[in-house]
Amino acid sequence: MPFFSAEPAYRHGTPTRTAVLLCNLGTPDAPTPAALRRYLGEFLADHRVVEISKPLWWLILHGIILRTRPAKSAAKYRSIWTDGGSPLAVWTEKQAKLLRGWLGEAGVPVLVRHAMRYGNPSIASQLDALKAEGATRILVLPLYPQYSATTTASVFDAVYAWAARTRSVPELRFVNHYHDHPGYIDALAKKIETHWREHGQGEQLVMSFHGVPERTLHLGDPYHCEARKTARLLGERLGLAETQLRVTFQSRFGKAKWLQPYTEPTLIELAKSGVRRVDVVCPGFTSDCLETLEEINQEAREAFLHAGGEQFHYIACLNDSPAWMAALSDIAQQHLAGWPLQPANPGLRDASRERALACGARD
Ligand SMILES: C=CC1=C(C)c2cc3[nH]c(cc4nc(cc5[nH]c(cc1n2)c(C)c5CCC(=O)O)C(CCC(=O)O)=C4C)c(C)c3C=C
Ligand SMILES: [Fe+2]
Ligand SMILES: [Fe+2]
Repeated sequence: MPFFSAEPAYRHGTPTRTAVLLCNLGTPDAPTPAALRRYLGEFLADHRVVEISKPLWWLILHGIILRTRPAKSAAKYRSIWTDGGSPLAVWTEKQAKLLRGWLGEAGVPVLVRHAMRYGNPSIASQLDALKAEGATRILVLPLYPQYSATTTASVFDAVYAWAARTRSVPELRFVNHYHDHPGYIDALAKKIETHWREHGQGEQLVMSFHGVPERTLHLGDPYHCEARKTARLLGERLGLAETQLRVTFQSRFGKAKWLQPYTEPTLIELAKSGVRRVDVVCPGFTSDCLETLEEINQEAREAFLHAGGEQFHYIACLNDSPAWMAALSDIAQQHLAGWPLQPANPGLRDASRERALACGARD
């Protein structure tokens, strides 16, 4: 066995290609306890996600969490599952397909694939597929606008791990974040304005971001600041006064302190203080998923109404919105700048090229 991957020898005349790999978190293959156990087992074993002593965490994960959580989570996934599968998978695949079209229209002929950090299709399998298609330059573009070590850096880890066992490593570039990209902010604003045009405007706009342990902020993770900046820019773009919006953090996991204020307690407090209608948007999620469709649009809605609120308006994620696809295409193009996009001398078949190929020269 070779230490590094055995790869087909370079095929003479194969054009070299540039590629974009869109990466998202991942989702279970089915809304069943068995599929959830596999997915959560991979996800929660990632030291980037749960940063506590590995032996202790292994005992908690295998002794408690993977025995109880899969069945509970599977029931939640069943409530949002679609004919096409998990919403996160459906939207991510569609975004890759649309991005291919947008970049093609912009005259940027690149390969585009999508991959999941946990579950399928894995980052390694999609990098292998891109290499097999001739990709020699790959831009890794996570679908997380705000950088966090728990998400973005973990995607990068998976790419490095693949590269570490690969013989002929492509040129790689990584997008860290785009929390303040004007196209991203504008796409969010358009989504909200469209909702307001159709349904009127609520008394409060709640911007709910996925949380992370508060400790990570003190250890230097920029996620909190980037989320706050996204919220500030979005509020300014919408012309909202500070009193008209709240920035909150959802999806707390475990007993430690996470970023605050928490989403659900804030909604309950708003209802109790007499706010009758809230509009809730989740700017950190580029596509709808369990955390938005179940946790926000079902659980948080229920909590707000139960506490005396009258109207709860959930504003869907960016998903396949044209403004978002335009922004994503722009973000990709900015990071592709300077890379040759076309194969050098495509189709050239002259004598000097034949001589060069004969002695093993590449395109
Ligand atoms: C255990 C700690 C977790 C951290 C830290 C965390 C950070 C984090 N997550 C997202 C985006 C998503 N998370 C999703 C689901 C999800 N997240 C955790 C835990 C942590 N996330 C769990 C255990 C789960 C699975 C569901 C469950 O059992 O509760 C999802 C949705 C996936 C889907 O299939 O729909 C997304 C998206 C971000 C952006 C983030 C840090 C910034
Ligand atoms: Fe999460
Ligand atoms: Fe901050």
